[in-house]
Amino acid sequence: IWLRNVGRREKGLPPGPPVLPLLGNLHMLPKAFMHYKLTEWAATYGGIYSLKFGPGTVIVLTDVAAVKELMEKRSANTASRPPIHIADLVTGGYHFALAQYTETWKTLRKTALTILSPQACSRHLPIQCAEATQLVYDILRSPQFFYTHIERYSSSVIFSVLYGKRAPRYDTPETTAFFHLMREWGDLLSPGATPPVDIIPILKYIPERWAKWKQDCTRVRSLQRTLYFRLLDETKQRLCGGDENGSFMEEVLAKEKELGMNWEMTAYLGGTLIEGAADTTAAYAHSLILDLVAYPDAKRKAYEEIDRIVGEDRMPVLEDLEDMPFIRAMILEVHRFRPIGPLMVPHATLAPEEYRGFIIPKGATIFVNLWGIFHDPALYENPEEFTPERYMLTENGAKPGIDVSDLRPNLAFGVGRRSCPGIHLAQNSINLLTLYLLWAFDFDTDIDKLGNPVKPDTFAFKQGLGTGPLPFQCRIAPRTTEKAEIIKREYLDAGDTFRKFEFGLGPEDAEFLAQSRAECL
Ligand code: HEM
Repeated sequence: IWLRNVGRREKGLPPGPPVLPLLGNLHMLPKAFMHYKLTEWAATYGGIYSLKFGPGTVIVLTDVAAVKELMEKRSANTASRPPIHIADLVTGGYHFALAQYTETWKTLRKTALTILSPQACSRHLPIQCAEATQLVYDILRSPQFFYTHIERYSSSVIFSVLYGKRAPRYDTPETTAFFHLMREWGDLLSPGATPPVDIIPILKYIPERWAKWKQDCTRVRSLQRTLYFRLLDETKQRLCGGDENGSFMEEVLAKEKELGMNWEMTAYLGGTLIEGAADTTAAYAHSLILDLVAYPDAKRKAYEEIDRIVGEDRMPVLEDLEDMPFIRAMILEVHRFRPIGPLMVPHATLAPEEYRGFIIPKGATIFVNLWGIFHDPALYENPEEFTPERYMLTENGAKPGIDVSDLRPNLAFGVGRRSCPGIHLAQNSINLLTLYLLWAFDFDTDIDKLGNPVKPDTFAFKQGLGTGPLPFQCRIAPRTTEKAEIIKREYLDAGDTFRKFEFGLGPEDAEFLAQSRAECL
């Protein structure tokens, strides 16, 4: 009798596409880029509709008023995550971006918010500036590797801020280990990589020797624990030796008991924050460059503004942004045009909710369809165009004259109790990278063998919950020779800031630093 009802849309649920017995809508879902399909359905079924994933219910929100009401005002009830057995198997429930609404999540979140406050993040600005300086210097030396130079920047910043230990090269062992584990972890979490254990729970009990996916989980678990525990252990040893350098994890270790943390939780807090920070920050910078190449008009306006405010004789500083309305608008447009989390991270309800006459059951998964909101022609003029000016016309970038009081400017960072705790750290990196890259380089379309410009593909993005441009080619050159000289000088000066983050480096890293600094003299 129970099976007969599996897949059916229960009475009271919001409408949605027709279902099949047992499967519900599962057979209609694409394996990749689900946000395009969910946006297409929003045009037919409205800003709030439902899907059936076997016995489970999924609610898709593409209506900003519904997002505000359900995800912000009723956040206490929508702050959980759907159960992901694979994540629990790998992380033991300690991955706080994926954890359900448990006491462990509350403790991890409270600790993260303590260390990631705006004041605490401002203490880390010097290392972010120094790392951004190395980034522009790296690009100056080898522009063809700009994509990985940016990945090095984002991982090195978060390693420095969390553990007080930087990664001068993309091949620094910690960076290599991190990107290797992220690839394996990402593969494991991608749809279809493992049997549907969350829909058919009996599959959990297959013994490991017959279930390759369980062996994969064990391997990823070991990769995570090796890196996250080692980084924390090094921090602890430094703390014990009296060599503190003001990193976040020192603070957590010093107050572990008071914060209600234990060793494993602290290690995973660090790990989750590296995971949350590294790919997202890099994806923003990759997107920015892609947009500059694809939309030369916007690029020219940004150059005109930065040249007028900063000029030729110095590198930009964060405060310059206050006088740059176009570049501020451009940053918001990069998030809108290609959001890094097009469906955010799915939420789940803790108790039934009633909204607009619909029932949203306990345990329902909620997707906030950020892509659909940001590309809604009712909200934005020509949403498929990259037009920073829209954010100069109205605060939220929406069409003038329509009511957008429910549209929050920071929507790209999530909503309610699960919104991004790293927003202040991220914002500082985003602002710095935008200023430094615009000031330093001209980004242009690549040229093919016949000498024709190669139009960049602004849809060639990675699959997954968190996305970002796939590696792409473009031509990058310093905007003037004077600027190239200033970059070298600033890189040498940044050595003072770097010094306290450069302990315990391997011989290859030490040689790289010595050589790259010598080249600036
Ligand atoms: C471009 C930069 C970033 C963007 C666009 C971004 C976006 C997001 C989004 C959309 C969510 C999901 C929110 C929700 O479920 O409602 C999220 C969650 C999260 N982010 Fe970020 N993020 C960025 C940078 C960072 C950084 C720098 C860190 C760490 C320092 C970080 C750590 C996290 C964590 C731990 C969560 C999970 C929070 C929870 O489940 O309670 N993020 N982020």
